[in-house]
Amino acid sequence: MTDLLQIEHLDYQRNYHRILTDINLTLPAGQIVGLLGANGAGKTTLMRLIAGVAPHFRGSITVAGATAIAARKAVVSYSALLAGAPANARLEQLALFCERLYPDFAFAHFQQLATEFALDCHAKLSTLSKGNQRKFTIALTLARRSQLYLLDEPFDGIDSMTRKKILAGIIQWKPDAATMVISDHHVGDIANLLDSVVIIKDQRIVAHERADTIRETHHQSIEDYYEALYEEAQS
Ligand SMILES: Nc1ncnc2c1ncn2[C@@H]1O[C@H](COP(=O)(O)OP(=O)(O)OP(=O)(O)O)[C@@H](O)[C@H]1O
Repeated sequence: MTDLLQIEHLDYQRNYHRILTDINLTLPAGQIVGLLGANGAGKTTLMRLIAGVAPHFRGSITVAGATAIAARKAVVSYSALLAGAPANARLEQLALFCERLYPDFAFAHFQQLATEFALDCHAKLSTLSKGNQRKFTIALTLARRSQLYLLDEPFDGIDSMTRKKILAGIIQWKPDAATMVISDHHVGDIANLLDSVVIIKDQRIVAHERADTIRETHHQSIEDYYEALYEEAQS
């Protein structure tokens, strides 16, 4: 299996505060990976680093052979793409902006997703509910034909029916060779989708395990495995 993401000896600090320590992680192409951890564990920070949004780290990050920040940005679709977007812009304008910014952005695909999520593309961003903003973010993120998708708590605020619909659709929308990393505090909701989980705690990756192994060898659900491991690491 080809490796898509390789992180070696990654250390990161902000304002003299150590956030990630000696992160080593290899992810193959074509997988759906759960990035799990308590509040403040470092999940968002790790995604920002992989996506090239956070510079000035130690170690190396390679995505599909790309190590330079600009080259990584070209192959990673990260769900924080609405950060700094003008609140009075209409959804369609923002999608057109993304189309200009990202050569791999498929506008027709965005429109399909927006229709699926019942989004009104003529609405202004500021008028969207929290859940609908999340849906818009997911539609923009998945509209890129990228090699690596990073979805940071994508379902926060989305009603359970829509959440199920999106989860069922993710397998269908994800290009086969692409890898998708999803962080979510509701582990049970995404468990069935995952090929593997990466658990992060106290600045470090404390486990990286295949979902099959958790179920068949550890005889645990992903949720139980995660909670047990977290408590174990706590004591
Ligand atoms: N600019 C900053 N300066 C100092 N510390 C920071 C800064 N930004 C984040 N941190 C710290 O980095 C740690 C990791 O934060 P991060 O947002 O990555 O965690 P997370 O796992 O995504 O949390 P959550 O699940 O609550 O979203 C936290 O302890 C946070 O306080």
